[in-house]
Amino acid sequence: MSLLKRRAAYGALRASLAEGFAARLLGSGVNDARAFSAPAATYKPSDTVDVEIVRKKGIDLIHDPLFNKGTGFPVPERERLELRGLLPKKSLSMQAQADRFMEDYQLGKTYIDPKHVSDGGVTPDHVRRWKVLQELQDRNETLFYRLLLDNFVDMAPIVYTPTVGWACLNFHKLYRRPRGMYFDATDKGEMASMVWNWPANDVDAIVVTDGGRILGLGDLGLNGLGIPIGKLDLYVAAAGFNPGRILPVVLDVGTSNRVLKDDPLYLGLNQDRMSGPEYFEVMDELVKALMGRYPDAVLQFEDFNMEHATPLLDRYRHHHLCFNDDIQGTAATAVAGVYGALRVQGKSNKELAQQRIVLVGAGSAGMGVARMLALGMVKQGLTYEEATANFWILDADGLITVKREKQLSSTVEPFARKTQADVEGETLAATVKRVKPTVLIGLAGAGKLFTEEVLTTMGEHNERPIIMPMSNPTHRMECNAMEAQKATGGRTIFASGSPCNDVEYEGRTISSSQANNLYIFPGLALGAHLGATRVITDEMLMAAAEALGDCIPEEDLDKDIVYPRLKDIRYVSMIVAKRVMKMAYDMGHLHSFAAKKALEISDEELEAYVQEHMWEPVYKPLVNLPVGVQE
Ligand SMILES: NC(=O)C1=CN([C@@H]2O[C@H](COP(=O)(O)OP(=O)(O)OC[C@H]3O[C@@H](n4cnc5c(N)ncnc54)[C@H](O)[C@@H]3O)[C@@H](O)[C@H]2O)C=CC1
Ligand SMILES: CC(=O)C(=O)O
Ligand SMILES: [Mg+2]
Repeated sequence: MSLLKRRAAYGALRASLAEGFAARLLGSGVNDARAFSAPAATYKPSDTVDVEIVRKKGIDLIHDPLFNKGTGFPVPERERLELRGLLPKKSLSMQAQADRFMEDYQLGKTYIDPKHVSDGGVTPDHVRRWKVLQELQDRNETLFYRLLLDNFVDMAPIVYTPTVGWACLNFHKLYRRPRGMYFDATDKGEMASMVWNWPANDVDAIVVTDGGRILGLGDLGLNGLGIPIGKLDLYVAAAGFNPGRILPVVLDVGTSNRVLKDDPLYLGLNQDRMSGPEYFEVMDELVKALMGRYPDAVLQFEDFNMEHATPLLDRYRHHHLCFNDDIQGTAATAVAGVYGALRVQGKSNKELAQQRIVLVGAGSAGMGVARMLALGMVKQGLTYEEATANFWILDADGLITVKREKQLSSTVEPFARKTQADVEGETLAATVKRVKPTVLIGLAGAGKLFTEEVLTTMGEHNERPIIMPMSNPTHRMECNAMEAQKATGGRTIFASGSPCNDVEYEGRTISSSQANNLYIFPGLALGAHLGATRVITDEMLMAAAEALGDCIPEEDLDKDIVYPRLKDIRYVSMIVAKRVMKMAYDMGHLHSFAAKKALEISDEELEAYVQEHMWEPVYKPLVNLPVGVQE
């Protein structure tokens, strides 16, 4: 094929991908018609493409999953990159490779013994799919992300919750190849040099955990690295971060998990989890090392335990481009979901101020959600004190009141109940009976706390109860969709942390939504990165929440769906990123000259700017011939 023909064909390939993208969005019939038709109007696929710089050749190239195309290397690359004889001669198109993979993925040829899937609420088939996908990611990331993006609804529960929970529990047994960076407390004094061992000179996003509280599975120590890996998979698929410019990190500070410590295969430090000033010193050193080498990267803190999550956020958020996903991403997600549920009830955002909210789980996620919902109420006209009076928060010791003997943390304290009627330590069932909440949220990670009694009471006092069991993974959720619908006669507006199927109830199909921070963190990070915002403020988070709420199509609200469809996740991330940048601009935090310029031209220009910066999972030419398609 001639060079010109190749250029045209590559342009056509990109255009058809863009068309597919736009068609999917248009097909979603979102209420904001202008926003949703924008990609078709503004997407400008170029008819040439930059050659990707790759220094490897031959077998080293085949073994590099970032550049490997497997049987997809076209002839000129095989010739110029010393690949001849190392691969079967026939070149397959990416589509043919994808079809072949999907056969394996769907047919299930790999047998998984059910007794190896004993925890985490996942099935043997989830695990099989996880293994097949993992193997693909280890050999060909472009194809992996193409498939993840094109099959997001099916594959997100595999690379993310619930299956990622199982992968973390078993991380030490599954470990085959390194992914991400491993630091531990004994590396003190060395971290700034260690970080230079990472091969990429540019990193746009880092997700770090210390494994302290992995989903609702507790302290998993080094095994927690599975979560930053899963989150960053979504950064790429959902928001178009470049997979060569992301970095998952674990800081191993020991673990309180005896089962892991006693397991000879466990790969982490065999010591108790650190705490106190020593802990913060190690963490400071890691953050300094990471930010020292990658000062422009967005740093996401993930799955820290209650003792450290908020103090770490408070320590860095004013000086670094960082956020805590469990506190802030979850909060923005919950606000969007409640706004969505109000719209399902035919109400406006203003009615947020009238809600009575019972929230179980006074940890990082729960208190982040409570605070942001309260800030939402302030936006609707209440004082912060009036807003906090609309909440009843429970933890493992029951309802939290000012009479609590244990000292309350600064995040919980404003929400402690003050009135005579509120009994310290009251049970959830009793609180729900007495308070008659309109919204019930679960973020305790303790399993079935929304009992039949609790759910039935919600149904008795509300025409359309809003019930959000947001804990993860599946078996740690406070209830499932069927339980909620059965107990309330199919009237619940339902959203859960891990995915739940729609419910068939008395001849009707009742929708279930997923209330998970995956709707926020990719777009939030993308907006912060592209806008070079240097910090992430409450206002930017609120803008993200409102953007997410605005992405729900009217026709989906009619079906009780309170979050956008996951198949539209790239579009949702683009809108969230745009709104985050606009808020950053208003507040003087938008430091990218190019983003500012686009924003000042028009909304459409800003959308196009975001979209053009999203990495696409297509094979880029590796030699100086545009070869996006096969001969
Ligand atoms: N859907 C989503 O997007 C997100 C969900 N989560 C989930 O939220 C859960 C909690 O996460 P964090 O707040 O970070 O944990 P955390 O450890 O900081 O807080 C847990 C809270 O739950 C309370 N709790 C524990 N057992 C309880 C019981 N039996 N009854 C009442 N309260 C109880 C604890 O006292 C504590 O206040 C986890 O399952 C996590 O997977 C977290 C972030 C995002
Ligand atoms: C979703 C999430 O971040 C969590 O469950 O911790
Ligand atoms: Mg988390």
